[in-house]
Amino acid sequence: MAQSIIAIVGASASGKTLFTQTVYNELSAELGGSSLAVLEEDAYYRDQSHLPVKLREKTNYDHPDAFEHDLLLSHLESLRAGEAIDVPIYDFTQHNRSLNTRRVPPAGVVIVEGILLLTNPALRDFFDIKAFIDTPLDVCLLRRIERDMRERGRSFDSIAEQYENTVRPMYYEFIEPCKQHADIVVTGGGKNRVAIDMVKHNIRSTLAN
Ligand SMILES: Nc1ncnc2c1ncn2[C@@H]1O[C@H](COP(=O)(O)OP(=O)(O)O)[C@@H](O)[C@H]1O
Ligand SMILES: Nc1ccn([C@@H]2O[C@H](COP(=O)(O)O)[C@@H](O)[C@H]2O)c(=O)n1
Repeated sequence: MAQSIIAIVGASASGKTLFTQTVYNELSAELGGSSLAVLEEDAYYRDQSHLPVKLREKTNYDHPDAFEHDLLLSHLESLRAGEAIDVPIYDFTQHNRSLNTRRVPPAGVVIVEGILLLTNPALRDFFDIKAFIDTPLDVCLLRRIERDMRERGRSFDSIAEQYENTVRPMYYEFIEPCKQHADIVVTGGGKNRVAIDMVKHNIRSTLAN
């Protein structure tokens, strides 16, 4: 049964994944893998199988409606109740869910990371701790260009166009205002050692009780 569910939010390429994976890798080595589970909001992008790839490219992936937040909430409720879940696997190259899912067994602490988790009031209320990774947008953009060309099959031109049309405006409309809901605001992206150690300390205390 999940005793604590932690949200790590912030702009795209702000360092959410690096922060979360660092906490997960270091604590799993110490406590054993079954104590902790990680979920990505990206896995809950809506299924777009009904659309041709050319049209999927036009979806606004930085608007809350792009996500199936109800499914994420029901999965978190299951983990809270000690039940395993089957998480969709997202394929960025196809802008769609793949046919496979990933089984996540119940864990004592669950970390969820994503850009728009705190825009949904029901989800927001569900989290025990909310951390906002606060990285300047120009730094995020440089990291996103590098990562999306390397890992997500994007061209420079497509990244630039998407950034101007949706990523940047949606950040100011939806993501940045969520900072007010955060318990902790983390500077330094995914490498803030003090913040990583604070979250690890909190997780250890939760699991010890
Ligand atoms: N503090 C940091 N210093 C240098 N590179 C970083 C830092 N934080 C994150 N990165 C790098 O920036 C890129 C985007 O980070 P990532 O954690 O994937 O962002 P997000 O999950 O928020 O989209 C990755 O290549 C990651 O290794
Ligand atoms: N098909 C898609 C789906 C999402 N994106 C972008 O991903 C960003 C969120 O993921 P991070 O790991 O970067 O937080 C978001 O800004 C979307 O624009 C995409 O490009 N294509």
